[in-house]
Amino acid sequence: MTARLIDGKAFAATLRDRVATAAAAFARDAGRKPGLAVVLVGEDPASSVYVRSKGKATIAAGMESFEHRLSADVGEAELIALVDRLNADDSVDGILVQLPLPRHIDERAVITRIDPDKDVDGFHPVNAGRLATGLEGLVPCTPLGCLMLLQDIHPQLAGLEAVVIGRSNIVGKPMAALLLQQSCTVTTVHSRTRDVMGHVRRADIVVAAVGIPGFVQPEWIKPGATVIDVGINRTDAGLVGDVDPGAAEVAGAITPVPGGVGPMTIAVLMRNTVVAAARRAGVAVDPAL
Ligand SMILES: Nc1nc(=O)c2c([nH]1)NC[C@@H]1CN(c3ccc(C(=O)N[C@@H](CCC(=O)O)C(=O)O)cc3)C=[N+]21
Repeated sequence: MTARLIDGKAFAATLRDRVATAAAAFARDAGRKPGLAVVLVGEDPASSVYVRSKGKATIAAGMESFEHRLSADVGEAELIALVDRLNADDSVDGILVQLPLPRHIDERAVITRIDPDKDVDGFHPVNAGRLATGLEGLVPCTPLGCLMLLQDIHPQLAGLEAVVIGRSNIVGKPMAALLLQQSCTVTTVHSRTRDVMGHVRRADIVVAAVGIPGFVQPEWIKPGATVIDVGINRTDAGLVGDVDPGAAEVAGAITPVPGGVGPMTIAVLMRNTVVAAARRAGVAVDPAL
C-alpha cells in the first residue's frame, strides 16, 4: 500500500484565496488593509528567504507588508523599542519577530513585549494560556496548519489516538493542545520518553516535530495511520523531513517535505493576520477561516 500524499501546497493556495477574500471584505468594512509587520534581525540567508516569501504572500493576499531589517548587533532595548512602536501603530495588525534571534538578545523579553492581540505567531504566553484554556486567541501557525490538514482527512477527530513527537513551545505543545481540543486522545513523546516506538505504534495520527532528519521509522507506523511531518531539515541530500520516506509505504496519508506543512505555515500566518485585524477593528470575519 502507498499512502495518499497530502498536498499542503495546494491546500495552502486555497486558504490564501479565502484569506484574500476576507482581506478585501475587511478593507471594505474598515477602510484600510490588514497590515503585517515582519522583523528580521541579522542576515541569516534561510531567514531572509522566509521573510521575503512572507512579504510576497502578504501583498498577494491584499494586505499591507511592513518589513524591518535590523543589523545582527542591534541592542535588545532598540528591538523592544521597535516592538513598542509597532504595538502602538494602528495600521499594524500583526507583528512577527523572526526567530531565532542573536544570542545577546533575550527572546522571551521580546516575544512577551508584543501586544498579544497582534501576536500572529501565537508565541506570547497569553496566547499559549488562551489555547490551553479554550479561550479565543491567536494560535501558532504551524500546528494550526497541521490541524487544518488533519481535519480535511478526518472530519471527525474525536476519539482518535494522536501522538505528537516533540514538545517545543512553537509546535509540539500547541499541537497537542489543539488535538486535545478536538477530543483526540493525545500523547506527547520526547527525548526522555522510554518507549517512543511503543507509543507511535498505537497512533491513528502521528505529528513529527523533533528536527531530526528521518527520525520516525516505517516500522513504527500503524498501517493506515495519518502522518504529518513538520520537519524541515537541510541535509546534503536536500530538504528532508523528520519521517523516514519508507513510512509512505505503511501510512494511509502522509505530508511530503517540501510541499507539506511548510506552505501551510505561511498561509496560516496570512489567516491569523486577517483574523487579528478583524478582531482589533471589531468587524466580522469568515468564522470558517
Ligand atoms: N517568528 C517566527 N515565525 C515563524 O513562523 C518562523 C520563524 N520565526 N523562523 C523561521 C521559521 C521557518 N518557517 C518556515 C515557513 C515556511 C516554510 C516553507 O514554506 N517551506 C517550504 C520549502 C521552502 C524551501 O525550499 O526552503 C516547504 O516546506 O515546502 C519553511 C519554514 C517559519 N518560521
